Amino acid sequence: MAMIRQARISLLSFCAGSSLILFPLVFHCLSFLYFLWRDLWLAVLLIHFVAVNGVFSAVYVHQKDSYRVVVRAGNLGITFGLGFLLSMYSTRWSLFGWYIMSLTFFHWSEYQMTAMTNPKSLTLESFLLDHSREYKIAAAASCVEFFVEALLLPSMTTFRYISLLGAMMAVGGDFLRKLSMWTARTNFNHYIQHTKQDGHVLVTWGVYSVFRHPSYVGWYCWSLGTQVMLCNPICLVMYAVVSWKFFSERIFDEEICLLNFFGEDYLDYQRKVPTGIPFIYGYKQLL
Ligand SMILES: C[S@@+](CC[C@H](N)C(=O)[O-])C[C@H]1O[C@@H](n2cnc3c(N)ncnc32)[C@H](O)[C@@H]1O
Repeated sequence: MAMIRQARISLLSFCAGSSLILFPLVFHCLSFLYFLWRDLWLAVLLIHFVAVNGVFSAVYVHQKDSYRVVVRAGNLGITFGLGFLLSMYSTRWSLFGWYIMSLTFFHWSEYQMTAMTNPKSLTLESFLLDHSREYKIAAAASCVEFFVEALLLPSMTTFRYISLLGAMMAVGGDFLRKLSMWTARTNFNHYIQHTKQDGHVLVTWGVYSVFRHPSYVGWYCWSLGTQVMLCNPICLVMYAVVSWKFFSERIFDEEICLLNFFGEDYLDYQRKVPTGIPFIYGYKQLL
């Protein structure tokens, strides 16, 4: 019950934060207020930031766990909203706006989906914000490459069809990942389980009947999609190689545990269903 509450709090904070996407519309409809947006947009954004953080912090300050969720979800929402405004109002930096939206939505929805499908495993780490040092370096590298190219070779950021393809890959990949979490529910965990929990069953239906590792396929597709979207050739190659290696090792380790848990049933599943990531075959038992 408490965790369903966390799902509600996270949803509410993200929506409150991202509500700034409505500002231009509101100011446009109330045209006598339009000057506020036109001339004072930075002040309006700052007031919104202080209001969202201030109001929620005041309400939840005595509930440490909820407060921490509010701060993360609220600020991910605000950043998502800023990404949206950037994508709408700047021609030069619009792709970066798309990227910010895709990144913030990915992290917030990891928490949200965990809260909805496997609340027992929910912690602040479910936002995956403190993932790994390599993940942060990769994110920073993609920003650096984008800005260097946008400033030195601006024509590189004008391939609209390539960016659209990347956006579709990112949205599709994220959708597949969340669909996998929804399908596997309590059997899905952000960390590889080394001991079998009570009630852990082998999931072979839905997207798991198409790929053995659909959430990794989704994540891989999402991460490459963000680089295609930004028209970042160097990071695209880097992400493709490094993520492939990461998922190859992770799937190998995960399948050793799954074979221990489910034995013959997992062997049978391996025979019928591919991992989903090209040239990754998982753990093969030598008979
Ligand atoms: C981050 S989830 C990833 C699940 C899966 N590899 C995927 O890509 O959708 C990792 C956890 O899911 C569990 N898991 C993976 N495949 C599973 C399956 N087919 N049925 C049940 N649990 C599974 C593993 O035990 C592990 O603890």
